[in-house]
Amino acid sequence: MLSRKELFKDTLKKAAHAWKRTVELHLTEEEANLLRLYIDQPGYVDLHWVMFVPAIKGQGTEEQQKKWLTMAYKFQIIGTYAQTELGHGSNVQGLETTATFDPSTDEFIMHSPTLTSSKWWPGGLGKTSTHAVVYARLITEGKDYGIHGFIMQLRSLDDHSPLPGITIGDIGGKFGSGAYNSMDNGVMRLDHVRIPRDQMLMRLAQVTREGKYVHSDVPKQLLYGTMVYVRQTIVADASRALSRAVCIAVRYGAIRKQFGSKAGGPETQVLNYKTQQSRLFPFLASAYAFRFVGQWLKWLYTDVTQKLESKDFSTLPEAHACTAGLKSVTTSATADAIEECQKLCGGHGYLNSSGLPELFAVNLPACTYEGDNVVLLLQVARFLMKTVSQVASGKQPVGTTAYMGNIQHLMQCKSVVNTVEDWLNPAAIKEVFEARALRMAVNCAQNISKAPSQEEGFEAAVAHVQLIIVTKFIEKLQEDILGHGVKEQLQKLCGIYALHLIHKHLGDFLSTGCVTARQGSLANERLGKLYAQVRPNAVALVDAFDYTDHYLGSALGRYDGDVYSALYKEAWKDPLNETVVPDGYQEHLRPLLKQQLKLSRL
Ligand SMILES: CCCCC/C=C\C/C=C\C/C=C\CCC(=O)SCCNC(=O)CCNC(=O)[C@H](O)C(C)(C)COP(=O)(O)OP(=O)(O)OC[C@H]1O[C@@H](n2cnc3c(N)ncnc32)[C@H](O)[C@@H]1OP(=O)(O)O
Ligand SMILES: Cc1cc2nc3c(=O)[nH]c(=O)nc-3n(C[C@H](O)[C@H](O)[C@H](O)COP(=O)(O)OP(=O)(O)OC[C@H]3O[C@@H](n4cnc5c(N)ncnc54)[C@H](O)[C@@H]3O)c2cc1C
Repeated sequence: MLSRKELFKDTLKKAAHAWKRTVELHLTEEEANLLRLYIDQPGYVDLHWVMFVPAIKGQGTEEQQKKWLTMAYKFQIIGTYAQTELGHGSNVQGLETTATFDPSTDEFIMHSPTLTSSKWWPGGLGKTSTHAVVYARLITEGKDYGIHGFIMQLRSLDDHSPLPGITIGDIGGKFGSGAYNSMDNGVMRLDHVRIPRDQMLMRLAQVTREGKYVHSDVPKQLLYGTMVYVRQTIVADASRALSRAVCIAVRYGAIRKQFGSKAGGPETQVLNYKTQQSRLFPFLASAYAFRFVGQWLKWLYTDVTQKLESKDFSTLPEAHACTAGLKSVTTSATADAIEECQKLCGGHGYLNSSGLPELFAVNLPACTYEGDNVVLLLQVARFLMKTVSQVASGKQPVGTTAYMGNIQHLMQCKSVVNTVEDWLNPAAIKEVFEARALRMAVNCAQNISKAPSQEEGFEAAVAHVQLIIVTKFIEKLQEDILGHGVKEQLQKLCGIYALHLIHKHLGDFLSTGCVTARQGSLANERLGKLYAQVRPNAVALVDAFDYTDHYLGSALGRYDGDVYSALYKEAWKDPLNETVVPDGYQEHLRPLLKQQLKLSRL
């Protein structure tokens, strides 16, 4: 087992190779990110490509972009995104680092005034990054103008030593054995470090040579644009991680046989058990659902970004609500699913050679980084409350809240479902999800004046986001889908995704009057039939993810199904098996055994 220092060095070597190939091959950001996935190390290249570069693109002037991105693309500098502090992460406006303008020298003085203002967590900050976009309170002419972004050099480009006034290091080991422990999430304290005024990212606001603060004509929320960008990428990452876990658990479930043999015949594949199917197939359906909604979200983000170019800020709130909500719902569901997939594989699911513990360790933090999932859903709740009040004043909602414009119908409609078969009707499903989301949002809005309940807002936000995911799955099925029988299988998965949510959140659907108890039990009956129908194609549906054994990294999920010999072979690779008699026997075990043996002969 590599020590953390060895793990770091090994990952740095891989990352440096990836960067070198990125420059040699003139890879685009997209291609560089694919390369990142190949080396599968959420390490150094993430924050440079995924946050440092986008922050400069989104918040820098043309001139600043030209200067800094040229160096960043050639890896002449390596950047990170230094926003979170020891004392504040979720509350960005609570950050304490200061950037005080000094007109006598035309510089900003960057300073960590308190222990809690220490930058804490930024990936790559500890040992790798030479530069960072640092978020700090801009103070000029004695006034605090709130949080702005500044480009800072942290280390010498000659010998990598920290620049004067900068104390910098790694925050120590983290959850999980592999990937994130190879990442040098850092701590940084600034002691009155001076940077030129032109290193303030000045697309959103400027400070003149005289020290005057000038806000440009763009919404101040663009300061958060990098986080919006990353949140939409995280939805795609979640779908990938979930599909990897599901691929492992489905393939293994088809191999693993336990009980059920008759007259000495073969035992039963565990994938044939109804309990295994009811636990696993909703994750299979979710993997497809998250992939489709992630493709849509990428389109939405691109569309909003293009509108921003022409100073059309009208869809910014929608982009924030969708990226925040989908990042929250998909990463929480993915982390829960990966953990359950370990259990679905029995004892072998807990072996590192299964690939599942590492997959869990790398993806659980996604529920927190890029925005705590509860905090982000409360942002969605705020957006919904605002939309409900706009609808009440006659404004027609658009985009993902367009359904709220149908308030008259949705507030009193009854589900048309009367038979098990009716639950296969996408229109019936969509209407039930729209009614649930709208009624929960309206209930929350009506109660907000009484006792603002975060739980109600949170749950209304979950209902709205799940409606988006179901809607995008249904819309995907209205497209031309190549391949015989593929559409039929996807329709079954769409049914499983929607109906398992009705099963899981039946309380919502019943308490808002969207379905009756009988309709709820018809949904469960339909779900059981869908599981049985999907079972014959379950392995084909995970093979369709087309993951190589290398990428899957799992003895349980091998394409050839040769699980037991793979497990056995992997076991002997463990360093503990380098000697037959374990280290420590002579010092610790032998004396005890000998002494006890002697005593027993007295
Ligand atoms: C498999 C391998 C995996 C590897 C990983 C892969 C990819 C991921 C890569 C990297 C991940 C690694 C590291 C992660 C890096 C980080 O974590 S960076 C730090 C992330 N930090 C956060 O996300 C902080 C979360 N907090 C916030 O965003 C804000 O504090 C807040 C919660 C949004 C509150 O902000 P505040 O200014 O107080 O706003 P307020 O709530 O008062 O709202 C004011 C209005 O502004 C609107 N708004 C808020 N945010 C945005 C936004 N982003 N865009 C647009 N608009 C926004 C808000 O809706 C309000 O509007 P009103 O109209 O007034 O209602
Ligand atoms: C692996 C990893 C990598 C990271 N990389 C970076 C990076 O590169 N750059 C960077 O800047 N940051 C980074 N971070 C920091 C990350 O962005 C923050 O941890 C995250 O934004 C959560 O903020 P917090 O830690 O302050 O949590 P807190 O907000 O303190 O959360 C603690 C608890 O309080 C709850 N809570 C907080 N506010 C409210 C509220 N208003 N209502 C209800 N409940 C609330 C939360 O739900 C949570 O349960 C990283 C974190 C991790 C784990």
